[in-house]
Amino acid sequence: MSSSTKSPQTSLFQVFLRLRPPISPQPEGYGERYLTVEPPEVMENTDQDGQNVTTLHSTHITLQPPNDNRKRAVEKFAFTKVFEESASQLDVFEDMDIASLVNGVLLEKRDGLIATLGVTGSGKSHTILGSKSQRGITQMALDLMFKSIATGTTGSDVSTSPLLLASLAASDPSEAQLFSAQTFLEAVYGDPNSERNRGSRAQTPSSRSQTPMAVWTPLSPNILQETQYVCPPSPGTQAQALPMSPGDALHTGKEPYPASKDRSRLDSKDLLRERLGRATPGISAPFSHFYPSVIGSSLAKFRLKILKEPMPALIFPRRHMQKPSAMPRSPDVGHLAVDVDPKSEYIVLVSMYEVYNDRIFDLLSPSIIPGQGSALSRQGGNGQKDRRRPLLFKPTESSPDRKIVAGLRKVACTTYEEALAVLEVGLTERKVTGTGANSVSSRSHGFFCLEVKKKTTVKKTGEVTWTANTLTVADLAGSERARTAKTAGATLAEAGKINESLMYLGQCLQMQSDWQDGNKAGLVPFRQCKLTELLFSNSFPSSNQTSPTPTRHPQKALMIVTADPLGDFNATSQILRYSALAREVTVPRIPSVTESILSGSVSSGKAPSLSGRNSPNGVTLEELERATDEINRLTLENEKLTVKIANEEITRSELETRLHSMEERCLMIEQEVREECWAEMDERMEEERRRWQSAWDEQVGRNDEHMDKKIELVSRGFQIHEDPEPAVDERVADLEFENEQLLKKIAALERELTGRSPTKKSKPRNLNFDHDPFAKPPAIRRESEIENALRQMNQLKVADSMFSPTPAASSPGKKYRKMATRKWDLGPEENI
Ligand SMILES: Nc1ncnc2c1ncn2[C@@H]1O[C@H](COP(=O)(O)OP(=O)(O)OP(=O)(O)O)[C@@H](O)[C@H]1O
Repeated sequence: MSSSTKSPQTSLFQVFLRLRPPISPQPEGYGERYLTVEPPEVMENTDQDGQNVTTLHSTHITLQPPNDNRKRAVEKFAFTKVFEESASQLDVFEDMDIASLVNGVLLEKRDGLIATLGVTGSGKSHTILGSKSQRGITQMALDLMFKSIATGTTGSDVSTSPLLLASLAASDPSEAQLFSAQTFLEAVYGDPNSERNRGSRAQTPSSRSQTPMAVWTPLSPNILQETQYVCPPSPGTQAQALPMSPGDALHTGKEPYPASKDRSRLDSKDLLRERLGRATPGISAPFSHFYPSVIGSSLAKFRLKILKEPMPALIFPRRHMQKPSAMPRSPDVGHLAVDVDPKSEYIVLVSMYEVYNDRIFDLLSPSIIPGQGSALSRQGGNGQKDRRRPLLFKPTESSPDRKIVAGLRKVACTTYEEALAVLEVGLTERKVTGTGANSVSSRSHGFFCLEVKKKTTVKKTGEVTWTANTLTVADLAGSERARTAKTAGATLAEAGKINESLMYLGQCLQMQSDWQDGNKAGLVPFRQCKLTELLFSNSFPSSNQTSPTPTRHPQKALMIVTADPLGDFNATSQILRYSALAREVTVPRIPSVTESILSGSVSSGKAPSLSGRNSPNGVTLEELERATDEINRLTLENEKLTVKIANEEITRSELETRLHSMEERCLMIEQEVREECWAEMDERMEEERRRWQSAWDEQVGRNDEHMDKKIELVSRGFQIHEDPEPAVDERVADLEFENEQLLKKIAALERELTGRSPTKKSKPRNLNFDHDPFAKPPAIRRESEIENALRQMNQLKVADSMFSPTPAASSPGKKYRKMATRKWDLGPEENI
């Protein structure tokens, strides 16, 4: 098996294994110990001064499968170092050489990454965040960082004045929102009398992440959000909101209050006056001395603008402060120190985020806004909707060669206590829940970023530059089996996402393990999920780097694999398989038949006679030797096949796990697709409904309009138009014309009458009435004939309207009365 002491340059992660001591009460599934630590090996290393150092460390473990019916092989794994159950938090911190990571961040322009990996409940959070009585790696690294900065630098104390924040914001490539720790913490803990925030991980008695709290003077919450400085964007940066706290005045160099005045006794009006006083055009006055010396000429272009509106960005559910005595101070790292650049000034920015369901959320932004629900409902992912917006992990304009989480909140801390308090705020926002395997189980991968900004000033020009390097500590959620963890619903879905991301992480680590085995280097498939992207993206030299001397080194990364030697064998062996730097499979040697025979003969003192040609059973010695050789060959072959079967068995179980997680993924995708389809269908239905509604409304409107028009037309038709009285001549001409027509019709009627009575042939009558159109015809003799004629004429009166000349036929411009026939009807009969 290849050694685990491969140089860090060729491996993405140095991998350490930490074994968890048994805890009581023991969860279900506990059995016999299956993990053995191999005796320590002598390791040759070089220390910081280049001297060869020999250390004695365990690096290998053996996994003995439990005695069940499945014949599984014994596996041996190699790690950079193995920490046994007795290892303390300080042992882990020192032996992992976290100090060198801190040194890289402070001095070497190298990012550091510490991540944990393990089955749920195996001690990841305990190692990273500590417990009520013990500090974790994060707190110890922070302590070491602040102590080294404080003792290693001779420059003046860097404090978080608004202008300093403006300067930091201008140089920050991550589109972050910057706050001073004072402002941020006052917004969170400002009201000490508020109701205790229950349900948070850090404050529940069962919490293992009870990080210590800082002490500061509480202020009225109202005053906290009154003032905000806006720094206009410089090319490549975004506008930054720079809140300023009352405490900022303490750091400006010019104390606006008498030194004797106790700030804790200032009332809110004093503080408001202080801020508003600085908000006036004379604002630059107290800070003017900063421009040449501290901030530099490049900052002069920033105009500070006061917004008197309340600042919505810092609305937080109020938290209760813990007593200073609750802070664990051990283990102490005072004996450790790392080098810093004595001429530079440093400031630490703390930011935190979690990867939940493959999305990145800021932990320093509250997921629940006060008055909109309790923090309790966030736990377990069920209940109230998370109001935070997912963030992007991307290269930015000012950082094209390196991916960063954009838009995070970053809190500038000047003391260790401030940083711890900020850490505590983020931990209360992190998603945790109780499962069958762990009472406080992380449901997300937590990332805690300690970004060290180093300021260097060019003496001649006074120009200020900030460089930044980050130590990221990642507390990953543990892999879990639904049966053991007894999860269901949303918690099961979370577990599916966790297992899926860990599977991808496993694939990436497997690639590293293959490199260690000398296999051809393949590409690390780290773009498959957010977790692996975050962990591996900055592990490689940047391909964008145009300069021949790269300014940024690839990150140095350490992985702590935690394991419970008495816990779930299958889950643990799987994690060890893909995280170990090397692996060897052995099959326990079963004594062969020959060996048994021979050993049996030897023990019974009946060894075959070497001198004689025949054995006691009558078999010749040659035959026996040939049989022995054959048996040995077959035994060897058998052993090879057993190893092969064992390997196949491992592959099968891996594939089974992968299949299981794929099935879970399919289910989740199906669920998502179903939800999307429903949402889309709802949307379409709504759209269709709106379309129909608007078409209907339009139709109704059109109908109304049409009806209105009709009514108008009808009402217009009923209007009685009084035609102007025609002139007498015109009237006479009309009447003559009508008379003529009538005479023609009478003649026609008479002809018809005569035609109807073939026996009576009437004589042609004299129809010459020209001289008197109204005179009675003399030819009519009989009464009945006259009556008939009159009746016919009456009929003709009605038909007359049909023959009345059209306006076109008559003189143009002449108007006719619409109801003219009536007039005729009503006329006296003699006029006809
Ligand atoms: N080295 C240790 N010494 C003492 N107690 C430990 C140790 N490691 C873990 N524990 C305890 O075991 C319990 C589970 O540990 P922890 O919560 O750290 O597990 P985890 O791996 O983070 O689980 P999850 O993935 O579900 O969050 C805690 O009560 C913790 O205090």
